[in-house]
Amino acid sequence: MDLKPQKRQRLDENSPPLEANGNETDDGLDTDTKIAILLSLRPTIGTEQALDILVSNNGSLEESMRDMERSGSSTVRLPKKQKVAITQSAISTFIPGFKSQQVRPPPKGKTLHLYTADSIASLTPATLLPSFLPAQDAEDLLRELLDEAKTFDNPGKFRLFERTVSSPHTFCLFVRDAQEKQRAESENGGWFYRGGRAPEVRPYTATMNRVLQTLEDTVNREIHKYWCRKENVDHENPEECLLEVPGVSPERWIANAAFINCYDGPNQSVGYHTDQLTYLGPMTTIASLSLGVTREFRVKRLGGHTKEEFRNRRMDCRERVTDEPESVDVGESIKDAEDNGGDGPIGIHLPHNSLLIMHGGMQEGWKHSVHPSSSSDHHPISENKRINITFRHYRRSLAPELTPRCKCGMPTVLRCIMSREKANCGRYWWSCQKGSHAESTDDGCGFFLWSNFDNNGEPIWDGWDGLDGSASEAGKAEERKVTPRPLAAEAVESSGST
Ligand SMILES: O=C(O)CCC(=O)C(=O)O
Ligand SMILES: [Fe+2]
Repeated sequence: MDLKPQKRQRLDENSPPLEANGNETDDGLDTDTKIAILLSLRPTIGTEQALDILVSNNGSLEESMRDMERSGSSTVRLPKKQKVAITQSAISTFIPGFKSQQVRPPPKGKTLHLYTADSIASLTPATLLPSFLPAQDAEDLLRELLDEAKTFDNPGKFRLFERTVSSPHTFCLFVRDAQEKQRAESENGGWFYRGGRAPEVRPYTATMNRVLQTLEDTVNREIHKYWCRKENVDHENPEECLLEVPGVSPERWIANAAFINCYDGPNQSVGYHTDQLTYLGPMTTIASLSLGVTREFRVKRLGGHTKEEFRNRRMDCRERVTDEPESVDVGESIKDAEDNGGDGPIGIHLPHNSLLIMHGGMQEGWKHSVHPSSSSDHHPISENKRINITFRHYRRSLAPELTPRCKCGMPTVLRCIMSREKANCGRYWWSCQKGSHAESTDDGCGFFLWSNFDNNGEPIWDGWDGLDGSASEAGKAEERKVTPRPLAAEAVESSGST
């Protein structure tokens, strides 16, 4: 049966709320929430149609769900008189045309499910571009990568500093050119990721190379749009347009490395984590292309700071302070920040051929995961598999042979202090990576070195004479005793525009 609208009603400030029909399962739910629930059952119906269904059922959510089930618009079976589980809130608040309520973050503990580019842009530092590639390119890429994925590795879990993150899916690192591949395989230069040397590095496939130009052009344009919007600048207007957004590299973003993930079935997943910044530097952009079945990507804001605070504070990292390292409480940074009142999670539903651009600050201020599920859609090519490519810009200035080594002789990891309570929130530092290896039994040598960056996100090494990468030099730096210095209010104020 086709779902034909029977009665139309728009929501705006003046609309009375739709009346529930006295059914007790709908108690206390506003119209936005009901629409969000209907959309979660069948995202393809769209907001307007969800509203029509609700209106034609006198506002009853339960009747609307039954209606959808009868008409085949929902794959969800609703047992008689079952209480409706509410895991969402007001999605339509964030959809253009529904301006009845303010944009508000999800309540703590409840997941807010987002399906539209506008709602994602309102609530997260990410941009979603649906139907990104020409359909044939997306299909070729999916087929090619499903083939590659047959021989991917499965580490099962990795350590994110003090925590073990469960990662039941397979993945592999790909790089754009032969020089990068050679570097990755060289004894001195191998890339470390998630606590270990990347076991295998493969070159980009033919279709990856074919779509690269489009990808890079789009991502650079979207980076510019995103930061212009944040700075209240009209990005279309060349007079007003910022040539350089403070704190964000004006250099072109290039996709010279990519992790490709394969999720074989709906219960494969990756736990909450932030992506390691070691080769990317601060405020990096990561572009994530999804192929195959739709999966839910969950993000959660850490409680530590606003994005502006991050951007401002990192500018102060240029000056490395040299006193007591013991007083820098960085060990629990992510955990503290989480416990310190981050908002509830946001579920972003990523269909085939959608590009999610995670903008600068997201890796510092938000965690992300791919949520396990008991079922998924069926994709005509990949069946129940999902392929994901996270394209990254590896900075040449942060190549493994250029960054500090710790006393263990290992390349160090770039970390960011995320704890709200800490005076140094938003500052970066180099750390021994032993503690971030899933199998490691010791916490490493405790290496600590503030990391300083210029406006373009390029490292400033002055004052540190260990660029030869020797353990002793790094050790010397550590012995100099580093103390956090509370940031002066003026420094924070002025640092954003230098
Ligand atoms: O599969 C995804 O969408 C995300 C993968 C991811 O988080 C990663 O590669 O770091
Ligand atoms: Fe990630």
